[in-house]
Amino acid sequence: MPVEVLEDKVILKDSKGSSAEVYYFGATVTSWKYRGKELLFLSKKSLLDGTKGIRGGIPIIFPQFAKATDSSAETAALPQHGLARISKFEWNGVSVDNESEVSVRFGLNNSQVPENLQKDWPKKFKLIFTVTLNDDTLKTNLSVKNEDTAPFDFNVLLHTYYSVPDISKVSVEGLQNISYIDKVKNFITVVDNDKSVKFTQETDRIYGNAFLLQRINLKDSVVWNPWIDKAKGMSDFDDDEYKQMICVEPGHVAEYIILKSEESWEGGQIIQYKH
Ligand SMILES: O=P(O)(O)OC[C@H]1O[C@H](O)[C@H](O)[C@@H](O)[C@@H]1O
Repeated sequence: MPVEVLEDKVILKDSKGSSAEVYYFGATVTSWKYRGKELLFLSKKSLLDGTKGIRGGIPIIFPQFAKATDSSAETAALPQHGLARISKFEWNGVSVDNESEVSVRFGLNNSQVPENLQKDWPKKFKLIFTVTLNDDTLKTNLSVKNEDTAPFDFNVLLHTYYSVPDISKVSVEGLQNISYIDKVKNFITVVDNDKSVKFTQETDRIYGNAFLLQRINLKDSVVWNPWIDKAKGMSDFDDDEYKQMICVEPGHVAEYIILKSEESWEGGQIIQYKH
């Protein structure tokens, strides 16, 4: 059976032994295993009961990344990282199920969002999140439809937490000569001349127009590791877990996307495990 539909999550299984798990809460992918090997990081302290955003996997960030810096932004009243990761999506069923690929869908519209968040961002919208598993490849695709009568602005990001055996041995390539905003150093703009990014301290950077993974319509990249002090301050993250994860997050966050009434936007990422 390639798709197991449970009370709180859906499990996708590939014929060669790969699998993925997606919670309805936030439509958060919490596990992606290549033939049994876990590739995503999920904190052992993460809550999975819908009382807090899931700490790990691939939370969907929409319609605001971080907190809006401009108090006049339409999304200014929303909490950090918006509403999608803390809303329960509906199960929209299996869309593809064949020898090589299994694909499932989750939906969220404005009326399914907790009421306080509806007030914070009173827009009519519809999200469809599609997760596709195919042996060594995971695709996550989001479509956003504006069902309101006026345009709205949004950010979007796939906050992907990768599991790594040892952060001191990790490097992220493909960001050379791209300027980034350094959130750890007061949001200064820096151009990266190094061939790869290595991790020896708290790292929190927004790269504009980077192409790191195969991505569709997501031109920015956030690279994040909380390191020691920040890890200690997070209640849903174990003190030492910063050594076992790295976030590389494709998104559209440096500017807002403006979506007109009745129009749709679509974007996503394709991650392939090199084995
Ligand atoms: O703690 P959270 O709200 O999940 O945010 C976790 C992290 O997300 C992104 O990577 C941001 O760039 C970081 O500044 C933030 O700390």
